[in-house]
Amino acid sequence: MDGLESGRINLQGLVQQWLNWDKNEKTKKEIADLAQDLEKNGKELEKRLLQRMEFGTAGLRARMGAGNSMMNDLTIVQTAQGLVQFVLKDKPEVRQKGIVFGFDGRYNSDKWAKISAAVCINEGIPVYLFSKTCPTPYVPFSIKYFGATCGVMVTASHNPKDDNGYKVYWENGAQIVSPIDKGISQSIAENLQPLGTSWDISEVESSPLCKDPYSEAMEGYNKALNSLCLHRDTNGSSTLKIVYTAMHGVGYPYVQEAFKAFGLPQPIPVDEQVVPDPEFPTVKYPNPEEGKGALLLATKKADSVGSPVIIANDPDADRLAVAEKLPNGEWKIFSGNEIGALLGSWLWACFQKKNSGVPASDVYMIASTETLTGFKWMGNKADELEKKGKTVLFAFEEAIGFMCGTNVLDKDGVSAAAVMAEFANQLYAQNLTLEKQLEAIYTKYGYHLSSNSYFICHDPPTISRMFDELRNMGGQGKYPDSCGPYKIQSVRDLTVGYDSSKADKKPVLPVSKSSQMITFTFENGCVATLRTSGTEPKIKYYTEHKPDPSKGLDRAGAERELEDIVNKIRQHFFQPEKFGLIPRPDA
Ligand SMILES: O=P([O-])(O)O[C@H]1O[C@H](COP(=O)(O)O)[C@@H](O)[C@H](O)[C@H]1O
Ligand SMILES: [Mg+2]
Repeated sequence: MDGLESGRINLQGLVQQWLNWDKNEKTKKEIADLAQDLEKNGKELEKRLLQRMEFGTAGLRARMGAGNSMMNDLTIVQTAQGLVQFVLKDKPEVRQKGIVFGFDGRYNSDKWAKISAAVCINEGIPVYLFSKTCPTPYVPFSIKYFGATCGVMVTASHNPKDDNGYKVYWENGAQIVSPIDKGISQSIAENLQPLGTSWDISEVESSPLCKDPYSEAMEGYNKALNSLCLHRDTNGSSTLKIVYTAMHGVGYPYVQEAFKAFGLPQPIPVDEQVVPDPEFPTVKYPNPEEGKGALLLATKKADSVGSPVIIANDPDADRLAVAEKLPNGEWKIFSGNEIGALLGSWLWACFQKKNSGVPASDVYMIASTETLTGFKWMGNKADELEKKGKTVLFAFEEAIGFMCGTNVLDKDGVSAAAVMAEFANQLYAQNLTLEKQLEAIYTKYGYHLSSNSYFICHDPPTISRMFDELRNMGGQGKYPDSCGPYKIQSVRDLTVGYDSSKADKKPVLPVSKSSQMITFTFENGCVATLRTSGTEPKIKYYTEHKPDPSKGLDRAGAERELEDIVNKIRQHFFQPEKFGLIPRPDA
């Protein structure tokens, strides 16, 4: 029997298994229809059935549809069964402590949180199942607050409306990393056969094992916010108008409560975008990271009410975007790195005021250059430091993720919104602005310029070819030693575990074979990283360049040089025409 033939039999077996197992008529029909014409749809069926979703940067995340590689009722039943069996073995105390389940406003999120809860209840495990949509950070908060064993948030954050996802948090309140994620995946593979009882969600909420954590979590969360609020005395008399958008997601009622907890006047909502809507009707991408397009309605609203500051959450309210009206009337949308610098310096200044005796060496801020990409790494790093008695003030990443304090061991757009509002208030009361404050930070610490973007590619083998070519661009088995006229000093490849700058050629950060990530350090000091996204079909790049006046490079010169380097990287390293990569669309 040739490979093709055996592949087909395998595929037919998988189709049959799907049809036997799936109880959702819609997704079952999807596979049945495709299977009508195996010649025509073989490739599509292989894509859907041969592979399962894997835990990436932020849990499972995929398109909703029929098949093992997609988010649907059956894969959720299987995931929950695997998770529950793993937890029962690894943490038998879960029978007393329970599991937290939250969900966003996307299609199916509510149902999939309930299916997961049903799988727990059937095993006698108590659940804290939110009765309403909640921000992602409420799940990690609730795990610690109620002393639960773990938690799940059903969300695909800011992804396109056809996607959904499953974020898993462990008992420390941080997202799972290896080896737990591997253990859960293994357990899912061992518990694929859906139990008849796993599909029935009719009695979940009336079960004595099911508790709605909504009110208590809300109260506990806002009490805990106290530790981040410094100016309640003056917040109430603030005259600064702040416009807020939830990007059709879950954030608004929670941000309102957080502002109350800070004693701040309420933000002015972008009415069309503050109620959860799975269609995300007013934006092309519900991603405040995409800049002007995503914030169009917010800037309109702010212009009409005379507000100089906009605060935005992504749809699951773990990210924060900030924009400010410049004196020339244009809106500046701050990058994640800029917001990171602003919030970091603010939290540090506040901390010093409150804790004059604590040595700076015991106080930490975390950025994703010290860990692999993803808040799951930073959340666990923060936990590790706290367990050593250190204070973790702040963690942030370029992708507009901010963790102020450690009430939540993940990025939290709700607390960050309140902290940012208090901070902006203080600045405006002194006739300052966020932009002016950022300039002051640059003057003190030096300019850090960056230019980040991505290409879209839907075909993982093409992405592998692109990266492999890059690994051999300087000759067989050799990385390139330049990009256009720019000489490369060192290369770090975290996919294969190589760092030319280290004596033993081993990188300090862990190797992650399942994702691509190469960092080039140029002789002129510019650093560029190319990596595959773990949540979207994107190849991202990040660059940073610092002007060095001693080398005659002022800010404008460094800006020009960075732009040129980025163009060369796009052209020579990505080779978009050759690999059919799609440039970032206009938002
Ligand atoms: O999407 P969210 O808000 O859940 O955020 C998640 O995905 C982001 C993008 O990851 P990637 O570059 O691999 O796509 C990460 O930066 C973030 O830490 C993670 O929590
Ligand atoms: Mg998010």
